[in-house]
Amino acid sequence: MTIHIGAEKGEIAETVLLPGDPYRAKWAAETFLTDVKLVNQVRGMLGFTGFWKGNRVTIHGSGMGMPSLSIYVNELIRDYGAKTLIRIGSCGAMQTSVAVQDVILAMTASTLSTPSSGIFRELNYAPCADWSLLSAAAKTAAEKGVKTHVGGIYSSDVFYDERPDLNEQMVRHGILGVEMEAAELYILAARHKCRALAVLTVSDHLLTGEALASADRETGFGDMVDIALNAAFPS
Ligand SMILES: O=P(O)(O)O[C@H]1O[C@H](CO)[C@@H](O)[C@H]1O
Ligand SMILES: O=c1cc[nH]c(=O)[nH]1
Repeated sequence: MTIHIGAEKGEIAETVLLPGDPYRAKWAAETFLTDVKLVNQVRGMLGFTGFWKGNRVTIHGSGMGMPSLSIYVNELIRDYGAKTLIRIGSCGAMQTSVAVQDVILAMTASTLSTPSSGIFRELNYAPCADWSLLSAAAKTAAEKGVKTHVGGIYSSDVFYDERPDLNEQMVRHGILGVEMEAAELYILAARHKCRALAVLTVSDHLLTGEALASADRETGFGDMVDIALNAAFPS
């Protein structure tokens, strides 16, 4: 057990899928895994361990924002030995070529800052995805016929943004979408020699104001989970 995770040693798999929302962790575990066991519920942050096609997987909420994700990912890696960490999140689209319900594979994650910014001091470190996971996810998405974009995203510290000028520059420079966790996940994975990827479903569009209807969310999020599992365990 750690301060924030109630699982016993050995109850967390080496491969962990990380949705921001603990209830998405519950839904994904119940939908995709067999022999599912609830392994954490400290502070209501749900974690489940089960099997996908014979492979042991944990699906654990990260909470919203990089400080929250940092707590869980530090403990998952340092105390439980997690090696492959894949965020399965929602995001807002920032390009007209990206539509609601499309999937984004985050090759890089730009930020203003992360919980790790202090250690980098003047260095603008470029957080990036693990190539083996990214290429396997792109292959699976293509095979499934899911409309998928691979490129840079923005990991923001705020959901209610007050910097339209910054958004304008990101749109201009091809940033595909915005979410709130991937950059710190990539940095922690790099620091601890783990593999990480963020697979994101577009839930809303910053340029058009369009948003995913709740009835459409389950299947859209299902594609994302399937892509993440296939990337972790390519056949
Ligand atoms: O749907 P999740 O995975 O929580 O991701 C996105 O949704 C939350 C904001 O509503 C932030 O955590 C953001 O990154
Ligand atoms: O962080 C997020 C997630 C979804 N949509 C947004 O606009 N921002």
